[in-house]
Amino acid sequence: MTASNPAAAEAPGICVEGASVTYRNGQQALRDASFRTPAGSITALVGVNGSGKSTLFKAIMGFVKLAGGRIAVLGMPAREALRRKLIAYVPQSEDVDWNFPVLVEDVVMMGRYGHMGWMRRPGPADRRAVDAALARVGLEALRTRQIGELSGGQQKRVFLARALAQDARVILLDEPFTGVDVTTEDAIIALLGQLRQEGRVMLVSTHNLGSVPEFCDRAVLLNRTVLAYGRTADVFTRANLQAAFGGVLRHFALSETDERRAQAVGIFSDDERPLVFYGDLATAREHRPGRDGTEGEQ
Ligand SMILES: Nc1ncnc2c1ncn2[C@@H]1O[C@H](COP(=O)(O)OP(=O)(O)OP(=O)(O)O)[C@@H](O)[C@H]1O
Repeated sequence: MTASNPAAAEAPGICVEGASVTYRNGQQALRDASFRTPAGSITALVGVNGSGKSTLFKAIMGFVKLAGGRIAVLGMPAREALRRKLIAYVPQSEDVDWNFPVLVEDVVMMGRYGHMGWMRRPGPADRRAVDAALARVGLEALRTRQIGELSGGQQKRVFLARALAQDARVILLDEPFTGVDVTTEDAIIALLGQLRQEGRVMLVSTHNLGSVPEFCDRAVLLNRTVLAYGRTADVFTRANLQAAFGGVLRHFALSETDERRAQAVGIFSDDERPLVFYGDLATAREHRPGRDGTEGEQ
């Protein structure tokens, strides 16, 4: 597979060049991984379990050291962007200790720490930023609840609010839709769309293949290295997905009486929401034939 248009003329978002990570036990989790995304974009990070998605996030966040290669963010070394609080990480639920007694508004205020002095005493600007962030994710009513008492979807939104309070320009989301109902997923997708309009850069790891063409303008296919990256329409092809997932994906060819259709329709599923192909085109939900009584876009 080859990389499609690497968006050379656009303002830089995330640029990963030949990145390799080896854990202390000798496990090489990433090998010579390269891709780039522009500012004002949402990129899906897609691959099987253990393909290195979380490791890539950790490498961007400086939690693990690169054994080789470089990572630049917004045209500067990732370390510099981290120092300037330009990058935020929305973790997987399993990575958080939900028994820790902390209020929703306190978690969101953590996003302001980098903007405060060493005493970490919040000022009016910090409180305004927290209020605005909670309003944006629709959690004002729950601000004084213990975070452990929230549902999975609400917890995800708290961490997204923390990233917004930080005013991060680059937001890394580690499986934000796991355990989240469709309404909440749609709300998160709508918010990510607004953030893209503001020129922010999102990298979203997900197993919800069916949602990717709907809200991600770019995609990176990972399996210890980058197999393909670029615009979603170019990357999300049957051949690329088959190469990235091998036998892991559930792949159904629908049998219909109409023979032309039977060959044309295929479903790839790695998780809850399947990806549907019509011909060689991976479809977004709103473009599927029949939704609006038309034949849809082919
Ligand atoms: N702290 C660690 N020490 C040693 N090996 C690790 C460590 N963390 C991850 N690995 C290994 O590195 C590889 C990549 O793991 P990683 O968690 O990045 O994958 P992933 O794509 O995020 O997986 P998933 O979809 O299951 O979340 C796996 O083989 C994993 O076992």
